Amino acid sequence: AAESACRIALGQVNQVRPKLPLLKVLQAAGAQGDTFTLKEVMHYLGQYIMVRQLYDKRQQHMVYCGGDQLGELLGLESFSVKDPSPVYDMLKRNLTSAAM
Ligand SMILES: C[C@@H](c1ccc(Cl)cc1)n1cnc(-c2ccccc2)c1-c1c(C(=O)NCCN2CCN(C3CCCCC3)CC2)[nH]c2cc(Cl)ccc12
Repeated sequence: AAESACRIALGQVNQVRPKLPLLKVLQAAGAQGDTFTLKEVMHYLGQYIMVRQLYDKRQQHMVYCGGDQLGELLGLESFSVKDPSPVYDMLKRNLTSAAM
């Protein structure tokens, strides 16, 4: 109880630890460290898509990730940002809780 209170006080809860292949993608987008909040993971994945120009310039909700590490992680050639389910499934496979 004391420890979890301490973690909450220190903002340690809701941290996640990406597995190595995902961590490499986040680091390519400028992420530092090895534990993040889910919000930070999403931010860095968005940055990664931007800097790697994986989104379609005309249909900006379409991401073409075939041939990129992101596509390997997702197991997809492309997806729409309007349907986040493939991304959440990938995160389930590639994130562990950093609580302990
Ligand atoms: C709602 C949110 C979202 C967030 C998560 C999910 Cl699973 C789907 C959707 N979202 C809406 N469009 C995007 C997006 C679209 C194209 C290129 C980059 C990002 C995002 C994504 C963000 C993000 O952090 N988004 C901040 C605001 N974005 C607006 C779009 N902006 C760009 C759109 C293309 C043209 C340049 C601006 C960048 C900032 N993180 C993501 C990570 C992934 Cl794996 C996929 C998509 C996104």
